[in-house]
Amino acid sequence: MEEEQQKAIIVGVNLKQKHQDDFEYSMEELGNLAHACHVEVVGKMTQNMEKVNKSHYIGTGKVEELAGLYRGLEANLIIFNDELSPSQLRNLEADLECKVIDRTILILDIFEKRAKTREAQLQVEIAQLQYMLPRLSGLRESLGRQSGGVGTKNKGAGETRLELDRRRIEDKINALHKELETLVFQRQTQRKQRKKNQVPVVSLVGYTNAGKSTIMNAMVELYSPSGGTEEKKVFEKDMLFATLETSVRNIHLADNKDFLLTDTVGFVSKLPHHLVKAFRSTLEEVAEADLLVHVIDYSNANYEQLIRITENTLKDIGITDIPTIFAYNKCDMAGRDIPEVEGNNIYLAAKPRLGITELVDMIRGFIFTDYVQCEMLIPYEQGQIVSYLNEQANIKSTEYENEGTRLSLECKAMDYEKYRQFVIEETE
Ligand SMILES: Nc1nc2c(ncn2[C@@H]2O[C@H](COP(=O)(O)OP(=O)(O)OP(=O)(O)O)[C@@H](O)[C@H]2O)c(=O)[nH]1
Repeated sequence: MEEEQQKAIIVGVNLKQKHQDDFEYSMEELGNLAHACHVEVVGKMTQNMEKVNKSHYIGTGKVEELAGLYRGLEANLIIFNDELSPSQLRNLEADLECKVIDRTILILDIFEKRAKTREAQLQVEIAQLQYMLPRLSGLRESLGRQSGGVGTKNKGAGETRLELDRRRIEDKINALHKELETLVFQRQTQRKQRKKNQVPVVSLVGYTNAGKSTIMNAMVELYSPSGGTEEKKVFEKDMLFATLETSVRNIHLADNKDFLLTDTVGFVSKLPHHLVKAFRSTLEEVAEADLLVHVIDYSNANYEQLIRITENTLKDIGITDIPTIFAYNKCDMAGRDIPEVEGNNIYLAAKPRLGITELVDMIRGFIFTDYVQCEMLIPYEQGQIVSYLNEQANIKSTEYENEGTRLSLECKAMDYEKYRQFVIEETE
């Protein structure tokens, strides 16, 4: 059966806030989110208010106006820019006699479509069920209309989910949580191992579609031991939330310095609370990073808002004190000289690979601070230490003397302590 084209009116309440542009942008963003769900936006309605209306989110007079607009534009869907309470949703659907959804459901739908790994799928399903739970009783009478968002694929799933009683949904959430915990545990173990090995972790963060995956692929190509074979590449695509999972890659520099680069879910304003909670384990990767590279789409006219959205999201998930490099990407489309470095900011273009080595040099300056330059004299019978240092340290010269191998090198402070007995001179 051919699906009817969804035509939506988007509705937002502009509360007095510090940055007025943020409201306008959040409406534009809502339109983009709808577009990502193949919904055509045919109209928009906004209202300035001190605080939202408890029963209908917008004022009751506006509800009538909206009903007229909806009929006039022949829309079949109304999307609200915030998460609606169960009663607001119920009242609006009853008064407007049409399908009403909110921003949260829209984002959950996109996440559901994009989730590829079991972990991401579990996280999205938990968030969806938690969103449904308090809305269950009220939604019973409007099940046909609600049907779990705008997605066509998950319609059945939405309906059957809603038919389940509260108890069964809670049981399901618990079962999903259990399964997720095992996966999270595996990841935590890997993270602990990395910590033990003292390999620094650099996390790419930023608004969705900023170019994080492209930067990761460019670095892997240039600096990965395998040279960026296809299987090492992460998914880069011009769409919202192309990446929902965390990928980790090893970046190996010529002087035997290594770091781990992680790419994770992109941000958008007003990320649903349940989703943030469900994705906590994914976001933990970011929380434990030694350095963040905040990637910004500099070709987007609203890039300043996008920076704020990412910063607010980081704050919401409790990340406030990790050193950060600001990588202004897509400069090839913004007519700016590249690459250029100004303090903690770099202007680059990852797609045509302009500025990647400069970015890596900046990263270097932040994370490889715990290094020592020295000379070591290692007896010939301890040849395995020389091999180890050849792999792990930056060897500047090697000489063979009567007493053993003399290395002039730069090594991790940890290795310096370990082999202190062989140090004959600290050069810096
Ligand atoms: N012109 C231009 N396009 C770029 C550049 N960097 C990335 N892109 C394009 O921007 C789009 C998004 O890039 P991704 O790397 O997938 O973005 P992301 O930040 O990982 O996106 P999410 O997974 O949604 O968080 C892709 O179509 C890229 O080819 C750039 O420097 N210049």
